[in-house]
Amino acid sequence: MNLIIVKIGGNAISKLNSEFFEQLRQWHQAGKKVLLIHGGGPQISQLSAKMHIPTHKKNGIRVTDEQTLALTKMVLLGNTQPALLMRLAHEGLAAIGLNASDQQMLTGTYVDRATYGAVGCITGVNELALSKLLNGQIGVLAPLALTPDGDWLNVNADTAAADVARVLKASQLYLLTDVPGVLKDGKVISAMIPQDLPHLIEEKVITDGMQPKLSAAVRAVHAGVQAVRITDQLTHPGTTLKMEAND
Ligand SMILES: Nc1ncnc2c1ncn2[C@@H]1O[C@H](COP(=O)(O)OP(=O)(O)O)[C@@H](O)[C@H]1O
Ligand SMILES: CC(=O)N[C@@H](CCC(=O)OP(=O)(O)O)C(=O)O
Repeated sequence: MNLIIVKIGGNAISKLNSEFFEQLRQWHQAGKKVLLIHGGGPQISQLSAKMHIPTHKKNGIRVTDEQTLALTKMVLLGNTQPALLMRLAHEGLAAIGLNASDQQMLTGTYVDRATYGAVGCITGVNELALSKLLNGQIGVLAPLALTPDGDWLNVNADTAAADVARVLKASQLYLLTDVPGVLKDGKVISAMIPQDLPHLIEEKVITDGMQPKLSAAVRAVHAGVQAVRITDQLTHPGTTLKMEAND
């Protein structure tokens, strides 16, 4: 699908500027399909703290018990997604909010139930329905999936964006975050190939949330996504991951 996917981390939502919306407008006018996948991790943690529900993360992944799952759905579908949709409307961009329960949009499976609880990865996307819905409007999709048995799963938003990009063979994937790219010695690494990742992890240059983000990005380029860009603004160069350095 001639599709551009942009993942917006929970931290990045409130920092979206006019250049971001202008870029969306240009893609839209050029006839490109655009899908935004939003996070909401910091917002989920904030509400958990307010409600005295402890947050447990393992390898950057939220351990999701029944109570945390209910709260995660509340925040993503009741807070972060409408906030983003309202912002798009304010900027005059036609958009539609989507989640796994709309026409079986995202199907998933448990990652490791004993370790993480209701955490999943995406195994299927209703491509036909999504393709139709993305005609003339920008899609805004939450990182939640449903198992074939109807269990909700919490999916890391980077993983969700990369999985959807992989399944739909999106041309470009942008992972917007709170840093200007992958940093080494305080400088942005402008270009990366998958083979660079293991030693950067080993040298502890890449840690925390950047690690699952890059692993997801590597899976996406292996599956045919032409380029994954990690940046703080759509208009900033950031770090571009491709299969080949000279590509
Ligand atoms: N080499 C690195 N370059 C940039 N950020 C890194 C690096 N290693 C670890 N990080 C951390 O990864 C974070 C981004 O990942 P994450 O917090 O999961 O973002 P988001 O919530 O936007 O998905 C950065 O804020 C930074 O703290
Ligand atoms: C399983 C898992 O960890 N899910 C994430 C989903 C939201 C997310 O990834 O949001 P950010 O991109 O803002 O971090 C979470 O519960 O925080």
